[in-house]
Amino acid sequence: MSPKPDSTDPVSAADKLPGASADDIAAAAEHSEPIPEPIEVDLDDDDDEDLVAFTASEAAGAFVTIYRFTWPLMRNYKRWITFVGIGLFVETLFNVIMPLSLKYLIDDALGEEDFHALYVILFVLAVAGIVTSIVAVWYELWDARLSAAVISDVRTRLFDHLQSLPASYFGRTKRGEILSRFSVDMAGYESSVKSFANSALLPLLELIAGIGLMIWLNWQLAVVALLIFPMTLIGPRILTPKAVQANYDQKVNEAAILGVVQENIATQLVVKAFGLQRKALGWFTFRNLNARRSIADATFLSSMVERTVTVSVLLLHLVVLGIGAYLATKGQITVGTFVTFESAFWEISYNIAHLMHFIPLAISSAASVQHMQEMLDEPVRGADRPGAPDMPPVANDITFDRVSFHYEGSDTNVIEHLTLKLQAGKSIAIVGPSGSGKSTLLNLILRLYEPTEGRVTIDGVDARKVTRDSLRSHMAVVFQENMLFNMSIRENIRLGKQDATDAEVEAAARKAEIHRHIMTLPERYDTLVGERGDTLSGGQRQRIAIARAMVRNPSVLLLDEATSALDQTTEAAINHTLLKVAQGRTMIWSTHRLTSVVEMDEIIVMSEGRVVERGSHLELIAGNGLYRHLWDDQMHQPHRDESDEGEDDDDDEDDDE
Ligand SMILES: Nc1ncnc2c1ncn2[C@@H]1O[C@H](COP(=O)(O)OP(=O)(O)OP(=O)(O)O)[C@@H](O)[C@H]1O
Repeated sequence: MSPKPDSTDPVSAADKLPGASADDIAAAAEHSEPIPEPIEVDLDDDDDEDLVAFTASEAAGAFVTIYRFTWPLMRNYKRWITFVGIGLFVETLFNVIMPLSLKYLIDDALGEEDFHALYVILFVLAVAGIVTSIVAVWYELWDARLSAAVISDVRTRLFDHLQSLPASYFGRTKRGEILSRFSVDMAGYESSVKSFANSALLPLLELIAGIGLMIWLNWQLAVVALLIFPMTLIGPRILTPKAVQANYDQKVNEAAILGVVQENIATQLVVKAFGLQRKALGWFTFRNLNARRSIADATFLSSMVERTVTVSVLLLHLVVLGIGAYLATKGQITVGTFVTFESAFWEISYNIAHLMHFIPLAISSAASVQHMQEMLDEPVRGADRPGAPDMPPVANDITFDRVSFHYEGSDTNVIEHLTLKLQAGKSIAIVGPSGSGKSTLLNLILRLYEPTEGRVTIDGVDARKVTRDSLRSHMAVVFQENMLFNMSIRENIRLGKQDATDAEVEAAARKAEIHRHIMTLPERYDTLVGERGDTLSGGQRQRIAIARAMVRNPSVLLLDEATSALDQTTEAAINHTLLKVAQGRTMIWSTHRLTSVVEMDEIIVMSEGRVVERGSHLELIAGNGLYRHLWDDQMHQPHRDESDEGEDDDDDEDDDE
């Protein structure tokens, strides 16, 4: 387990950071109370263990992890890989020719005063230099394209997989955790992919070529140099685990900052209304100071990993220099060989340092890959049964046949041996105390979840035996949070039926009694609704959601607390609309608000996953049971007195219709 940031001591966090501005420290110090836990955005505890398990000697594991994840995608770009490969090969070759030319320059051209040889060598070097520079520009272009394509493919793969995950995944996974795959982890992965060719592959090729050159020049001296080279790894061996831990802490602290910002954006109205800006700045500053400390540690330790290599290489160099000079003075090697050997030795040292620098990046990137892979390993929603037929429009009843259901990770049934028939063409309300299983019932009809026991049949057919898409195509849902997308009103309505004509969109809007209001907007149906429909009132948003449901002309209309968040006047107007649009279809409406359901054909009362009463409003009131109890409770509650901006328009619309 990595040490978690101390969330109770902002002052000490600030004090330990010389140079933190007075404002920063004051803002952090203002908090004598504990800092709220930020929304969790990043890694879970498992990552911690995975990371700590990495050491320098296990860096190869990081490369394998990244390779396994990336190679299947890279296979699509074989031509580009070939281009990059050619470029790297040419550059490596040049880096061998360069030191080698020194040997001939010193031994043959200068030593023998052979000017012809001198010109040839200089000419070869000039041509090689020009060709290599051109090839380098060319392969950098393909490398940039290749890494951008791979990164974009990984993003698509993640998003595509996310679309196929079952509702249960979203039920049990924090939003921040999903988002971190697309932000923090993608950034970690991106950095290693982008620099892989230049910071890992090229140094590795040059290292191999340099070793080959040294052996070719003088194998005895090469053996001495190579035998003492492992000493350069002692520093990284000691420091890499510490650097990895510091990098992990940095990630955790940065994720905490993201969580604070995310929460702050979501709660801006509360922050403004209660004047919490300074407090929020204090929370942020505390997290930011923690991050600052961990960034400093991570940066310092990472550079120390590299620095220990360069320092030990410098010392080793003195040894090689001494032996080489001794051999040259004894005439066992030429001066040219000695100088070239020196040059190759430097080249190798430089490339080892480069690789050492890349390893922490690869380790951190491998952790990101593992985190993304976890999501990709999540099983996708169950496929339709082979040969499952499409569902015809729902003409008859929806039946729950001894259905029990519990959510993943819990043994407690939230629906308990439920046997229930919902009659086709009726308007049916599902009511009951909070947590009694109303929304779960709708989820089972939609096959967002499947019963753990028993079956849900539609027109007598087990809902699991038809294709999921065809089943849902005959249904439409309006949720409490109407989930408008940041696009035009027309496009939002058309999401209900993707091939709907403009006339169908307009007809749906008329049914939802929002057409008149839309026509008063500057861009009419092309008006953008803003993020989550923020430019519209709650009632207007809900009417657009109803239009989106209506455009697909569903046989079954499901409403999940569709009007519970609205004020009473707007709720009454929308209830009226809903009862009109429900005519000729089955409407199943889960709600707390009993005033919404008095006119419904049938009311089903649930408690703890069972049906405890059913009947019309009047029958249930007379029955003196749970419904009567809930009704009396609600009637005694003070009424909210808010007004919906769209209500006048909505009422006008009612009049029109
Ligand atoms: N995704 C989920 N994972 C685990 N448990 C869940 C999940 N969704 C709901 N539950 C649990 O199932 C039970 C029934 O929830 P459900 O949302 O169906 O009740 P409800 O009657 O619609 O409640 P409310 O009126 O408050 O919306 C509750 O105890 C709830 O905590």
